[in-house]
Amino acid sequence: MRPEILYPLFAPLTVLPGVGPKLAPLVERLVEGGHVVDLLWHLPSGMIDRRFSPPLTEAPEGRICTFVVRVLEHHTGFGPRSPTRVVCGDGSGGRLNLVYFHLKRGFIEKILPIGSTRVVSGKVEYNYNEPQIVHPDHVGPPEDLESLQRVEPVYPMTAGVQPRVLGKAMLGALGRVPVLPEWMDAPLKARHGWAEWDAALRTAHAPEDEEDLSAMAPARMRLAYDELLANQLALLLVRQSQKRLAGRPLAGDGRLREKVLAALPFALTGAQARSLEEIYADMAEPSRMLRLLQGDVGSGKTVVALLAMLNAVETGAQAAMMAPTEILARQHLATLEPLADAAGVRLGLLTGRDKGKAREALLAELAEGRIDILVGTHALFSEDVAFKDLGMAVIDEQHRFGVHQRLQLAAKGRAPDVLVMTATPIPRTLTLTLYGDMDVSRLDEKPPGRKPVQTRTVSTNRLDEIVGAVDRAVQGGAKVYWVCPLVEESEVSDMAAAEERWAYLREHFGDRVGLVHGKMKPTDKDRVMEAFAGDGLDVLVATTVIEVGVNVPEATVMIIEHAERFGLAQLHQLRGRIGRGDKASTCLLLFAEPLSETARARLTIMKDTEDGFRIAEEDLRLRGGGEVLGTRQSGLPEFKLADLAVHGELLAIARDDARLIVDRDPELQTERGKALRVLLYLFERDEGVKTLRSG
Ligand SMILES: Nc1ncnc2c1ncn2[C@@H]1O[C@H](COP(=O)(O)OP(=O)(O)OP(=O)(O)O)[C@@H](O)[C@H]1O
Repeated sequence: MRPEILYPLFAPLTVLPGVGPKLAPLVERLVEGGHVVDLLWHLPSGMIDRRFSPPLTEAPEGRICTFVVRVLEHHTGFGPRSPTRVVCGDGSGGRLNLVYFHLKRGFIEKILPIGSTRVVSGKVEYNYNEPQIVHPDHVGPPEDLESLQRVEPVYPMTAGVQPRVLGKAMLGALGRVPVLPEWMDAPLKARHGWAEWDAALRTAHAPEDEEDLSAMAPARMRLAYDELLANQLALLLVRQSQKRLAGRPLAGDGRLREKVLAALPFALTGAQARSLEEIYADMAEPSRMLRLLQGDVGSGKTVVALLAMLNAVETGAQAAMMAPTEILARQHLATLEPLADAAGVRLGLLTGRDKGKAREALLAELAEGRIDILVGTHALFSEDVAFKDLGMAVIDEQHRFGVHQRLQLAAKGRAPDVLVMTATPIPRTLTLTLYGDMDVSRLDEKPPGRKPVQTRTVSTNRLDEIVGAVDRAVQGGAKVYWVCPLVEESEVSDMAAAEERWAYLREHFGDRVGLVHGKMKPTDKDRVMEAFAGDGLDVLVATTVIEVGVNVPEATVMIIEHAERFGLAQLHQLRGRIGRGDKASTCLLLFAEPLSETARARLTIMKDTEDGFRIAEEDLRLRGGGEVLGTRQSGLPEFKLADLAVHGELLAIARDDARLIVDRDPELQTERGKALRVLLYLFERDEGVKTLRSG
């Protein structure tokens, strides 16, 4: 249970001044969470500094300044559209024009009477060599000077929320910040000169100069460290609890594997063979396997997973394979079926769609041990799914599942061995944040005979030419993916864009073009995917639902619209859908003009390399951790405070720190241990606490 001391932070946003039931959902969207604490994690991205008060003769262009001036003249415009100009002066002999559009009659006379002294503040511009401020942010009596000369934090905003309202709510939230017990290692804190958590949070919300806004500012570093420590500690605690569940040695006699190897139309690559050795050795150990199989797109993870599962099946145990989407679960099943047939292994499929009698029958077979390998989606986690003897589980792209599910899974068998497959090219630092201390096998070699994908960037303005080129490719027998732009924060508009493009392409390709998007019924999706994999379709218009794992080796052309809007990791995943056979493939990255420098640099990386790890590292360098993780769709955890592009070193320290903690105080019983429990709850890593005996 969440400690009482945190209650004020986990109250709903509506407890804050000015946040009513109407505004709350908007703020919730902005800060990605509905609790006071989520608002507190929303740190300023800028500041307004009104402390600068130069003489008018030295007012710099483009800077916010505050002046004390005397009002000299009013010039009312003639037409309804011409501005009103108020001329002011100060002791330096300089002049300043205050410019207003669309004023109500009498307004100027009221707030800026001629002869009065006024404090004005706003951004200085120059017009005909004279400084001016258009619609000053502030005009008031000289007494205002003192209160004005503070620095105001500026927060990233969203439509519908006024900065002033957010500022007030933030003050309310800061007023609720409790003093928490210190969880940080004292020497570390001293070494960096970090403040207490609450003081750091306050400082982070009250920048005094630009440096305070940097991710390297001490207050922000401390907060980032706290977040990373919570992440690392939770992962280690989960691992500890999983390792505690005694595993069992699984070592098959190889009879099924031999049959499958004989049925494969290819020989294993060196990397596949090596990874399998590692996996078999790990499974043979009495402790549980918790291993990550990391392999770039198209590196052949599926076969490795199958052979690993067969190792368990040979001992009489069952295996499960979990995919993040239904499309993928079905595809895995289709891939495994002929091979399983060759070995006489019985497969089953369970997705959310299976209901009623058929589902009951399947579950009965599973419980009786008449299914050797169950493939499915997260439906496999349902409570009523019981295996006779689950020995091994493969989780494909498990970051789409949470750590919670890993725990649930452990409850399903006698502590089954776990192999997590991921194609996401995650740099080492990120692997740590996702998987903590898992053992890793890497498929760092692609199957032979693959031709590099030719990648080109083309302006969207040349759509007609592109359609022409696609037409020629289709005439030549190619299959084409046409990926539609990602529209921020809205699956509905993704869909609209895809539907529009589909309608457009139908004019050229008739019913040889299909459409697949996330909002379609699973059965319809399957139908379209099958048609594309078979003979039914030449062109497949798709949203990013095809991003992960889809395997149609005959597809050799991919068009990606608005490529500049995608994360590089995501582009890499998408492009990984082609170049999977022995034919040459082409990828066209369409971009809308004008293209920013960074966007151009990013697309250039895509042209230059197909190495997922290099792409990820470059992306991290160019854009920061959040971007490598891609958009929200990627499902990877995004840190609220830590930015891995700059806090990578902190992550390593946090990992070591977490290790020491778990070694010395595995149940978090000491004073510091208790404080660390609070930390875990603060960052909602409750799963870490739940693994403790007194959690
Ligand atoms: N050793 C090999 N030699 C030749 N082809 C192989 C080999 N291993 C796998 N393949 C083929 O390569 C293709 C990609 O394999 P697979 O679908 O397992 O990739 P993956 O690693 O899961 O990639 P992704 O993450 O992109 O889905 C498949 O068509 C598979 O049959």
